[in-house]
Amino acid sequence: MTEEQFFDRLGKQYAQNLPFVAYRKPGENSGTAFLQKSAEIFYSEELTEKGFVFAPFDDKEQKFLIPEKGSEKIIFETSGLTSGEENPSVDAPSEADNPAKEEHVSLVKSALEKLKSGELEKVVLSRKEEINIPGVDPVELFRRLLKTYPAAFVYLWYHPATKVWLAATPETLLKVEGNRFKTMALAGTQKYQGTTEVEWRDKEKQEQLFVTDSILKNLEKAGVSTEEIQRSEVYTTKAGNLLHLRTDITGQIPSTKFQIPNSEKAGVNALVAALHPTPAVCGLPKKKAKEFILSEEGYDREFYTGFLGELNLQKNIQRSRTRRNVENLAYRAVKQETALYVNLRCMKIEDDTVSIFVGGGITKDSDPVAEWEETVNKSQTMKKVLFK
Ligand SMILES: C=C(O[C@@H]1C=C(C(=O)O)C=C[C@H]1O)C(=O)O
Repeated sequence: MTEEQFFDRLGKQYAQNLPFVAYRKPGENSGTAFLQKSAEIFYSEELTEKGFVFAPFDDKEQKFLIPEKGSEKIIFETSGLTSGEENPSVDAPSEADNPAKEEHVSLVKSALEKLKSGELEKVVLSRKEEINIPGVDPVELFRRLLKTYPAAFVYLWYHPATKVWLAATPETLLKVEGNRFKTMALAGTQKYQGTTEVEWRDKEKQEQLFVTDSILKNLEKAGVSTEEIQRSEVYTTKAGNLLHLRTDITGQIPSTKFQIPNSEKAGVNALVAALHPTPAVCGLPKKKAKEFILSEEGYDREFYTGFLGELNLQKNIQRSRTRRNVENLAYRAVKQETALYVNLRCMKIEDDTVSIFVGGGITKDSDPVAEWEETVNKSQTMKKVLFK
């Protein structure tokens, strides 16, 4: 299938209101699409199904699934992508006299009271920016995202029940391959200004350390032994026009019974329950931060800061064809793979309304106006493909 045929195929599926997802993993030259043949709604209950999962921030809400079985699967090349049609030319909305700024600043101030009193250690506060773009074309935006952000996880999801979502996210929630898993602690933000050799203030270092420590503690509580966990040094990573601090965490899923004490969860489901939502998108203590977010943010995050990605897909691994392997017919090993990402730097499209979702981690040392500016900077990731 050529590039044009592929994007046309997505456009047709969308025009027929049929669910689909198309995505490309960070740094890869090809992507995958799953196209449902009916508009039926499928949910993932225990994260044991095979397919693509799309889960909201609030883990009490349903997780959508496009099952692998029964869906059309397409592999598409992304290395030589060309720009398609121009979107209708739209000017970026003016930042002057923005009532959203006052609202966000006062939200951050109200959190600061709780952070200074010690009731909260960290809370991630966000907002939604709505822009009217008549004739906006999700498939064309997807093509631009693929081209603009080769190092991100880029996807286009559509379901009549959730509407269109797109993102170019830098954050992995969980990768599982065989019995190995990977995750990351990503937090702290500054603008990229031509170099990744930058200084970080204590505020950002602290904020990121909260995330690393909490992930390690929660993995341990979920039954992963600390001896099985490796963590990298903290390093600076680039995501679009931004820099973040990052620690990579890898480990082994225990071969013995692995489940959260006093819960039915096991395997991928137990690891996700231990991780999501991490303090990179929620806060500390988790329960109190989540309560604050749900009651004070004043809008519904829906799938922003939720997670999404491949669930339990079979991966064929081509081993070298040594004579012995060929004789044993063992040169093709089959592994199950899960690759879940945090839904950041994302937008939702419903008719002509585009909603961009952006947030940032607040600690007792946060400056409310700087936090607003950080959300403005983060909104550029999506605006870059929306506006000329
Ligand atoms: C919440 C967002 O990003 C998260 C928050 C960050 C921060 O507070 O510095 C950095 C990366 C992400 O973990 C977002 O992009 O909306």
